[in-house]
Amino acid sequence: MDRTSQTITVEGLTRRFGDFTAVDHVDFTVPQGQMTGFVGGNGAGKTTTMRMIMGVLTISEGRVLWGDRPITAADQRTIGYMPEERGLYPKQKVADQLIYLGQLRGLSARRSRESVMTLLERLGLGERTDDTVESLSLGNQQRVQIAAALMIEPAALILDEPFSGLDPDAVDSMADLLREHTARGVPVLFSSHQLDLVDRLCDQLVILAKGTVRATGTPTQLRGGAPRRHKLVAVRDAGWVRDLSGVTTLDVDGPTAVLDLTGDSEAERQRVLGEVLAEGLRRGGVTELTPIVPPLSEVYREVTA
Ligand SMILES: Nc1ncnc2c1ncn2[C@@H]1O[C@H](COP(=O)(O)OP(=O)(O)OP(=O)(O)O)[C@@H](O)[C@H]1O
Repeated sequence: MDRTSQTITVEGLTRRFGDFTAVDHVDFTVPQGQMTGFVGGNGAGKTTTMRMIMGVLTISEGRVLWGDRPITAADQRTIGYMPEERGLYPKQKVADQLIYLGQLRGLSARRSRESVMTLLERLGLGERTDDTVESLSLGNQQRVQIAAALMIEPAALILDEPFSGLDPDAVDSMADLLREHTARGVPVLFSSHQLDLVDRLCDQLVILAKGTVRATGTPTQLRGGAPRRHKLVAVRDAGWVRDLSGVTTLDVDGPTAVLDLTGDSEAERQRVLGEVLAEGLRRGGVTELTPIVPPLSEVYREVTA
């Protein structure tokens, strides 16, 4: 089976259920070697979009490209997919089940066993390989699902809420594993409601609301480039910042001030920042002048409002 990675492109992707349009002319790209976070509220259309990419749901309109041509069922079989409906057999043993899945997806019995044992070890389940799935906690069942998606040396990864229910250690192991895949050129698309996590992990974001794409870009691009807001801590009272031009003072509390740089260009804002620093030094000293990075949740609320 050819497991060569390709960029996944979604063009005008649309899905209607009767009169209701769940996904409405959605366009985005999942580039090779990058993690793309797919973000949106409940019912935004993330699962429906992923199902169409994977061919488990028919497309009403639009198309999915694998590289520069329409994706085929053979391409989809090379993709590691973690569906929303998790679908493990509760009464079967963890390792047996995964080894069988690996064989179904084209691995030899030996290769499948090796891959499963390595992954389970990495995911902290090395001691639980002979336990039944139903005897595991929900978070550990989730880890088994992750192993199922990763075990085939996938050419791409489409993961529906892979981080939900994982403890911080498992999130880190999972993130490390995903980065190993992006490092070998695999495109990764994962949906999540955890914006702090998406911010930390992904190279680009696609924000969906009511079936339409509201914004795409890197976390920095979505924040509108370098932060305009800065925190100043002076040695003495910082009330003087109110008199500076090119700055809106949002708050002053003794020596601490929060200010917004109003200049149109990055160069202009940098110039004003230099002036703030110079003035602060002239007035007795500055102990801190640092950008305030807005949380991604603020950007998310703005674009989905
Ligand atoms: N088979 C179906 N028949 C009718 N409506 C459906 C069907 N599948 C999904 N929908 C509707 O399409 C919309 C998008 O659902 P989808 O599951 O794709 O959202 P989501 O972004 O994954 O949400 P969540 O974060 O809650 O999982 C919802 O309003 C949902 O009720």
